[in-house]
Amino acid sequence: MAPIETLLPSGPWWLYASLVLISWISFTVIRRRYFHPLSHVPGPFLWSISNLPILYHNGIREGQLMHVLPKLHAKAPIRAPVLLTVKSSDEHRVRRAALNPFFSRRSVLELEQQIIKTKTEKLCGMIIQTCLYEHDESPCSTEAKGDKKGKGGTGNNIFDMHNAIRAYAVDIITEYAYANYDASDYQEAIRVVQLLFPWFQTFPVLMTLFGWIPDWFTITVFPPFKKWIESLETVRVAVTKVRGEIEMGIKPDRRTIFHEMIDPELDPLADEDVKGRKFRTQLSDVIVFSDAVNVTGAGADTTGSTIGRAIFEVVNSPEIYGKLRKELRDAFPDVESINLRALEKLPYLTGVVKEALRLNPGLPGHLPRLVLSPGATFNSVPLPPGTSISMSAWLMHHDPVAFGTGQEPTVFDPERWIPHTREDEERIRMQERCMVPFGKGSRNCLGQALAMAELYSTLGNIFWRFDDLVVEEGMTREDLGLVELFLGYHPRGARKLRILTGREVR
Ligand code: HEM
Repeated sequence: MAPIETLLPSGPWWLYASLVLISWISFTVIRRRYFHPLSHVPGPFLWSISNLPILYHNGIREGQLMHVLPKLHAKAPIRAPVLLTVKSSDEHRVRRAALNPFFSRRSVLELEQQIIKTKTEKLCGMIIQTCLYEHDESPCSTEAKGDKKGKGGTGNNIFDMHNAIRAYAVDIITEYAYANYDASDYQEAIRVVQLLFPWFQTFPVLMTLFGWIPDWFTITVFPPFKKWIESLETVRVAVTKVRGEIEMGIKPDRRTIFHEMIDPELDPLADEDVKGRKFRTQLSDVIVFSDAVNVTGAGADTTGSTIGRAIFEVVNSPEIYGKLRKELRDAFPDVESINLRALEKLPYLTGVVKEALRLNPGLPGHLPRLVLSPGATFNSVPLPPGTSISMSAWLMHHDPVAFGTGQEPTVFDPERWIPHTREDEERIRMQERCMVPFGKGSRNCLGQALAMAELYSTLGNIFWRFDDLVVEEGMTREDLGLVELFLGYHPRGARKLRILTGREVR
């Protein structure tokens, strides 16, 4: 038999390697450009052959894709975002079924007093304690004595609203979901992980490789990961503990998401067994662990940044501030009477909440979906079944057709949700159809009811109590702009929302 070397072509190895690489790239470019099922969709050449522009705008320029897309959409027939939902995979259905009841509106309302109200009180208490300048009637006047400053001053008592509302959201989700958990470092840990998202999206193999790196190595090379890894360990311990307790028949004081996912209770969506009983499919520890981590990650910065935007806009507009306070003061004689059901009925507060969600949706980036059989047509462009498309809530919420009547779509205007005439009612119906901060369909936001409760509770309580909050000088709306790192973050280097407060009016 001839030796193997004689079968290989002669010449330097790199020449052949380069030829193979060039052929592979050419083949991929031609296939993607001319033979891909979506090759007929107009768009720039580079974007049609590779994910690199997405990686460039989101990975290297840190989440700028959502600001580039409107320009591209303006040139191509597909200029508005597409919304299609994907049929749930069986696994998603089972996993979602385990959590759905836990995050239902009923469950959230049941824990209103115990968790949401308590945490909102704590947040307001922190604002009071940190208030900057003294008013005689202010509860913080003893601390502030001798430190009298005017509005817009920059003393030591500026309240760090940015971090406080995120800590508030993490506190609620962890207490709600885990019953007991130290959330102090969680949000910093999550932000670090978010930076990796665009890279994982473009090169999924990196995610697998990342999983193989030992924790000690990751922490040594990049210390900020320490907090993230520690937080994962806490969840891992909780899963093992709850599984052990369930096996021993120990009843918890309050059920957590771990109990919901691990305890094989009856599930109306599950398949029947031979005796006609419907038992939930057992979820593995890995699944329980990753869902618990996801829930916490999904519920922190999303709600935090939306609340932040609302506070900024209200405080910066005397008109909005005045109308909101009047509505709240007319509705509730004292702070104890403030409750979620009544807050949700207030039209002006509802306008504020909707505008915050519209201009600051927690997930502003493009969310991928699979086109279902038999396919779809969008703006006369056919989309074959099985192809992947995406939409961005942020883009949709800035659509001038849906949100351009009266005020510009970029303007925070609670009035656009309040009907005065029949035409207003029509317009608001169209706006509602285009509002997708929580997504739509079977994969929409699991925590919608909790997020809404947090929004109403914080804004209702803060603006009922404080009549002269002021944003720290120098902070602008641009600082609250969004970048797309899967979750919506503010740009690197942006000023954080810090508040100066005077007095609490009881
Ligand atoms: C203002 C606050 C929030 C916004 C704007 C928001 C938005 C979203 C969006 C757009 C999705 C994706 C839906 C889709 O793909 O169509 C999502 C998914 C999800 N959200 Fe939220 N969210 C918020 C708060 C929360 C909170 C407080 C939780 C806590 C439980 C949470 C948990 C989740 C989970 C677990 C998913 C994945 C659902 C699934 O795949 O079945 N979110 N959220």
